[in-house]
Amino acid sequence: MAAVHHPPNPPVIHNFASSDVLVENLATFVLRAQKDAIDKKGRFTLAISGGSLPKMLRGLIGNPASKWDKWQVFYADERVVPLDHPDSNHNLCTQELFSKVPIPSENIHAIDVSLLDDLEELSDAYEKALIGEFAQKDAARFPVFDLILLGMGPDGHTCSLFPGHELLSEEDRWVAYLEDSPKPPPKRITLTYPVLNHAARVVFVATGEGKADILSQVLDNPEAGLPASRVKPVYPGQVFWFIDAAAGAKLKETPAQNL
Ligand SMILES: O=C1O[C@H](COP(=O)(O)O)[C@@H](O)[C@H](O)[C@H]1O
Repeated sequence: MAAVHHPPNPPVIHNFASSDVLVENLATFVLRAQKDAIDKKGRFTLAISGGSLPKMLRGLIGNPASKWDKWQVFYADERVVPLDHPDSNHNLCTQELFSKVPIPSENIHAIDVSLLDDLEELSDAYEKALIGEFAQKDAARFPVFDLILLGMGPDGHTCSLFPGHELLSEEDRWVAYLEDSPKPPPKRITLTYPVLNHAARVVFVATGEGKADILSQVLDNPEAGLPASRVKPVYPGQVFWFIDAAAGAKLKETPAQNL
């Protein structure tokens, strides 16, 4: 019998009155995903971004429902700078979240640029770390993250996947590198679309009026193919947008959908 191809689910948009309300609801959402994953498999696999996102996870700090020892955290992208550099996504996530919660350090899979100079070797090494977590345990062609947390830049980029870049058409590799990021720093490592689009859940977080124009382009005109619009996990995977009123101000429809 021929396989039935189900089209990707349309994005679910949660539009909150303020970023503080968003923070609270995002923590609830992450903890529900955590429970679901741990109940099913005993672990919670997560990929996390830098930029404005880590601060939005502050609702998890001090939350007794977080089972930190069950988290396996990877980076959705990383800038090729030392891990203690102000531009490092790992450094930012550590400052905003990981230094404030009891997560075992071995559960955080940093991309340590001090170990390898060559970017191809560095991305290969990260892909191997992912294979160690996913392919050996789940026998998967592509990893199925329980949750991927993404931001979106004012040009519509997400991870280190930028408009018009050749990496937008990567179909095979799990991890890729670039040396020509239009946003500094130029050298970066990023998860690819095959990984984003096999996740169980992908959450974009966009807040503030600075994101209003690009959010309306990404959500109201997905055919334009901006990087964030291309995140469409295969069924039954689901994309969620967590936005505040300021970011959602230019959307054609602004659903006030709470959790
Ligand atoms: O360079 C990056 O930018 C994006 C978006 O950042 P934001 O500050 O506009 O939220 C971020 O998601 C990514 O991890 C980072 O490397």
